[in-house]
Amino acid sequence: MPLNKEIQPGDNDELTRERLQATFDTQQMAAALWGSDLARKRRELAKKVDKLTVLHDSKDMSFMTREEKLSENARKVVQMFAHVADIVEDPSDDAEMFHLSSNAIGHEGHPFGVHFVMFIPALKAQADDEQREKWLMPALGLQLIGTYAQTELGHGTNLRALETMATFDKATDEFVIHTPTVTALKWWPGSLGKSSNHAVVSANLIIDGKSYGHHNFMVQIRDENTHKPLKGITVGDIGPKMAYNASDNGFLGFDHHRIPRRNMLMRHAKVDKNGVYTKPPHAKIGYSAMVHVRSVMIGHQGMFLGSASTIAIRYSLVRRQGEIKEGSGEVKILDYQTQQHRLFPQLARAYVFMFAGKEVRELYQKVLSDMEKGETTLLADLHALTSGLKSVVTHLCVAGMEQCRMACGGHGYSRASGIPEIWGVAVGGCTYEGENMVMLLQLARYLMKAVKETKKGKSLGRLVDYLLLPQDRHSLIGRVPQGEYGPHLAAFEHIARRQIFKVADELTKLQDKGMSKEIAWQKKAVELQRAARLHTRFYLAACFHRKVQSVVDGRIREALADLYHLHLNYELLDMVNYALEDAYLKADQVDFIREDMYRLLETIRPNAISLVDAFEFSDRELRSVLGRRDGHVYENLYKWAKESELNRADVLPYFDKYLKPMMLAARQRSNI
Ligand SMILES: CCCCC/C=C\C/C=C\C/C=C\C/C=C\C/C=C\CC/C=C/C(=O)SCCNC(=O)CCNC(=O)[C@H](O)C(C)(C)COP(=O)(O)OP(=O)(O)OC[C@H]1O[C@@H](n2cnc3c(N)ncnc32)[C@H](O)[C@@H]1OP(=O)(O)O
Ligand SMILES: Cc1cc2nc3c(=O)[nH]c(=O)nc-3n(C[C@H](O)[C@H](O)[C@H](O)COP(=O)(O)OP(=O)(O)OC[C@H]3O[C@@H](n4cnc5c(N)ncnc54)[C@H](O)[C@@H]3O)c2cc1C
Repeated sequence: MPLNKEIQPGDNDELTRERLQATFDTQQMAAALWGSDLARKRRELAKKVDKLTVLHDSKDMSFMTREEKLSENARKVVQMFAHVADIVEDPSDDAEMFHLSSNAIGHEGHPFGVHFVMFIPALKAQADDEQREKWLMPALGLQLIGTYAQTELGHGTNLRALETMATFDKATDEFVIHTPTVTALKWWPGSLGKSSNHAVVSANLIIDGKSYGHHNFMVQIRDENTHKPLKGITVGDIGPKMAYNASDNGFLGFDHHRIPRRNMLMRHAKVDKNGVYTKPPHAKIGYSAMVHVRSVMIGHQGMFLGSASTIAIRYSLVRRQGEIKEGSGEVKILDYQTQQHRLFPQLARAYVFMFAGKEVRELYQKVLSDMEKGETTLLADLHALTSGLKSVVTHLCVAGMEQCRMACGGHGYSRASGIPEIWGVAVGGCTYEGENMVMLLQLARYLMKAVKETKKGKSLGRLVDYLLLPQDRHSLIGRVPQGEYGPHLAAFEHIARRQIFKVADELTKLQDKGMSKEIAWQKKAVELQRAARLHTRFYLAACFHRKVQSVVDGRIREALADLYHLHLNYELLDMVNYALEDAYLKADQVDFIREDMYRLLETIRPNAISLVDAFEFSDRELRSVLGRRDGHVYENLYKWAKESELNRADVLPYFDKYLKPMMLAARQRSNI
């Protein structure tokens, strides 16, 4: 039995030969990536979806209008829930459900796009027991469709400036929800425009003329039967986007719309019938749905990059172009060092982002169960970690996916490659759930606080313990026996620590000169976000290290270690300027890192296809002609192109309408 379990009869011979070179069992690697239980569930789930034709795309989404896309994905999501009990083992398991949705529906969106990701998590974390009974149960039972309406046309990042008002009317025991200006219109919420009938709405709580800041309210927006907007509510779709166009991201306005007082989510903050307000145990506890999405995004973005890497690496083993040795025939493009250097670091990133995604979800679950008991100590750590990871991971993912697209040459630009859509969805992640730069600055705030604690000899939290350690002056890279990578990881730590202390000192100096804290912060904002990035990249490298150490199987550990070492070298070179600034690294050490990276590209090359096969993305999930498991790319590209709506007739009406008259007139003029 070959170690690569993706080999099947009828596959492209080239890919089979590549797969036979695997040094590890791909199913065991899948278990390392997903966890053994989820890996098994994914495999079984994909087989079941294959058999259920009602869950299959009726045609390629690239050839559909937006309305067709919305309708197609509404059809599939309904079928998916109708069959869910036969397909998944545990419908309450988000990870399993995400894989089902990924196989059956894809990533362009669907009517429940925000329902499961934000609406339900907001209810779980912020609704009290009675409210959970009233809304959470029906929401889980699909009796209603919800979204999360926070962002406004004029305000997204700065939540303190949100304008939507929720004014308490003691006489009727109601809140009056109102949109005072055009900039106060809710704008962007997923599935709001045409699909949802309920929304968790962020609005300023006003009692007796006093504002208590924004809180979350449950608002029914459409009639349950007619689906018409309720009186006092204006709602619609915001129009086409870069990608994600099967989602009806929407706008929403309120004209003195009344809701019962008990529609404010009251697990933590409360308003009683006399208008007495009770503060939550933590000012930002109402932000929990955002933290939830940030935590799930890390692993999902890793999967997006993993998908793009799979497509580009498989295609690079089918595509032949040019010769390395004259006369010996065209080579597979993956045999070029430049192609390996373009793709393998992206593959390594996809692996580590998935590992980090798992770690961060574990921390999220811990904080969630603490919050249930009113305990919020770890909230700040989780906020800092998710803010940094969300920003760095989305940024590196889209940069990496762009490399994957370019590595596929012209065919990468075609929607047949599948990369444009996943790229478009992934790049949205740089903006939603907190614009990346803003979130990096949130982490920087935490790091600056951590420096203050360090100066008192204390640590602010486990994630910043390393700030207490002394700085080494010189790196040991290349000065220790070959194969030891401890000094590489130490270099990440050194670079991060140095930048964090450097910017902290600079802030102090500016303030010592009389500058206000806020202006000093502005003067150093770019350096601060750099500190946040370097801290996060150190976290990622350390996470990769922890993962490799934890693997028991020798063959898996060895293959993962190759990726890890490549990651260390590649990422260090990407930020080498920081290590050169204080002569921590010398030129010969940088050369050493480069040479070792080139060596690793060659080491990884025979395992390349098996490393992407180990993700076990089904063809249905990848939705890519270039990334097909069987490697039969060309005949299927031709088949795909023939599906284009432009090929429905040899001559399209615009020819007779515009081009023919123009050419006839031109001919007549030339005959005169
Ligand atoms: C069918 C079944 C399917 C199942 C599917 C399962 C899963 C799918 C999951 C994902 C899908 C994958 C692909 C998706 C594709 C498409 C997209 C799908 C969904 C996207 C949905 C998107 C939703 C949104 O975007 S919702 C809107 C998000 N908005 C934001 O993020 C706004 C950003 N702004 C802020 O967060 C804040 O304003 C701010 C910048 C943090 C500042 O807040 P502010 O109140 O002004 O505080 P400050 O004064 O700055 O800080 C005070 C103090 O508080 C601390 N702080 C801030 N926030 C938090 C927090 N969250 N927790 C803890 N502490 C916090 C801050 O650090 C500061 O602390 P200090 O004083 O000690 O320094
Ligand atoms: C695909 C998608 C799905 C979405 N889904 C939802 C949803 O379901 N529900 C919902 O409520 N919202 C949703 N959003 C909205 C999203 O959360 C916001 O777009 C996001 O929070 C960024 O806010 P903004 O658009 O106001 O950007 P802005 O804040 O206007 O950012 C513009 C620029 O200003 C900079 N900037 C802003 N503030 C600062 C600062 N303090 N310091 C330094 N620079 C700053 C940013 O870095 C950025 O470069 C979605 C958005 C997208 C793209």
